[in-house]
Amino acid sequence: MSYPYVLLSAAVSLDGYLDDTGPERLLLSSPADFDRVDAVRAESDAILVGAGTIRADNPRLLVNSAERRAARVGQGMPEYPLKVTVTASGDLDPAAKFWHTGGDKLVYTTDRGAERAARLLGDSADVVPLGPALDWRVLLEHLRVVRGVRRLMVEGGGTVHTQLLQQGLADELQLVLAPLLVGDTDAPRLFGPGTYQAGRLCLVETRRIEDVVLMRYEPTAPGTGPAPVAADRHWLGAACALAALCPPSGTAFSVGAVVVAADGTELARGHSREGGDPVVHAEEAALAKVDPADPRLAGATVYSSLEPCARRASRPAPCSELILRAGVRRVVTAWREPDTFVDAADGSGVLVKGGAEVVVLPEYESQAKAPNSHLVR
Ligand SMILES: NC(=O)C1=CN([C@@H]2O[C@H](COP(=O)(O)OP(=O)(O)OC[C@H]3O[C@@H](n4cnc5c(N)ncnc54)[C@H](OP(=O)(O)O)[C@@H]3O)[C@@H](O)[C@H]2O)C=CC1
Ligand SMILES: Nc1c(N[C@@H]2O[C@H](COP(=O)(O)O)[C@@H](O)[C@H]2O)[nH]c(=O)[nH]c1=O
Repeated sequence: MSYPYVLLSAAVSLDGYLDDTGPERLLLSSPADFDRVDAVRAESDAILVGAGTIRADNPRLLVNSAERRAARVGQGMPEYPLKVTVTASGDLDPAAKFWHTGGDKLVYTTDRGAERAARLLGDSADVVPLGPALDWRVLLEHLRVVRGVRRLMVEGGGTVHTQLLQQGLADELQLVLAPLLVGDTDAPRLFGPGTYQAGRLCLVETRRIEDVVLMRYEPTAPGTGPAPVAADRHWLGAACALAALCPPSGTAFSVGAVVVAADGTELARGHSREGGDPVVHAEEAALAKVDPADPRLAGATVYSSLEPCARRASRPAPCSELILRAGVRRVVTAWREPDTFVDAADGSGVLVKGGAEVVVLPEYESQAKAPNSHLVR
């Protein structure tokens, strides 16, 4: 499964609304913040809004700066990002500015919605039906694989933002808090009711921009099954970065590991040969820092740049066993162990036999291999 990096972008009032109920779009961003949004658009391969936002705002969703457009072209990108919308009804106004400005247009819809959308839009857009219902994972994979979108900016509205965050598909949230109050319960909110990650998101930046504040967050809670969520990629990336910190060795792999509780709290991290121990493994080093009685271990995920080992000579128990003994039942890894040191090592098999879920994210394999390039092809 390969998805674009998904960035949710929105501005809200102090009382948490995306808009008021008046006919005009409520400007929550300040002029400098709209320019920042323009820069984020310019860095994106595609911009997505829900059909509700097209109906309510009649947006153009352009890169307004000529310099930024020229820079895109200079980098071999189209002048404007691809514009994408989603609809179940297919009820799209062919006169909306969305269709008549900027770059290519793409509509994801259901089998039923496709007929209406195609009839209304004619040649203005590519209409892609995704079956009886729209599955966001299928949509994201289509965008990445068929349309080559690596970076997707989602500009709302609340219905779309809510689904992407609840389904663990948002890599980042860029939220602007504007110093005004809407005070009307009929106005649209950014996030609706439903189930979100249990714990706190990770605040990665705050920035004052004139009278608004930009907050950038990353979701942190691991997935709960075989389907990876954006936070799984975030933590596996952290494990791969740790692998690069290992003291070099010609006789052992360099591996990084992070143990993360179900609510997204980092419990521990470690890397190979940490603390001067020439044989300690990353998962072993990380788990040694967690109290074995910590009840959060049962719901935790271990992220390891390399599949946990199945057998070892230098210690009585391999890491796959240590993970099972710790009570952890989910492991996310980038790279299955090659035969370099141990023939047919199958740590994943040990884990699965012990009742754990193993998720492999091959898109991180090259990053996990990089500090081991002298050991493997
Ligand atoms: N302040 C800000 O930063 C922003 C504010 N806004 C505001 O948000 C409001 C619009 O938000 P909202 O009404 O939530 O609209 P959305 O833009 O989220 O669009 C919702 C529509 O998208 C389609 N859709 C969403 N999910 C699916 C799905 N899973 N399958 C198929 N179709 C889907 C449906 O279209 P259909 O009905 O055609 O089936 C649905 O009605 C406006 O007032 C706008 O001004 C919007 C963006 C940013
Ligand atoms: N109101 C609001 C936003 N609204 C978003 O901007 C879109 C319109 O952009 P454009 O076509 O360039 O006019 C609109 O449809 C919605 O997605 N965004 C923000 O960053 N801040 C704001 O205050």
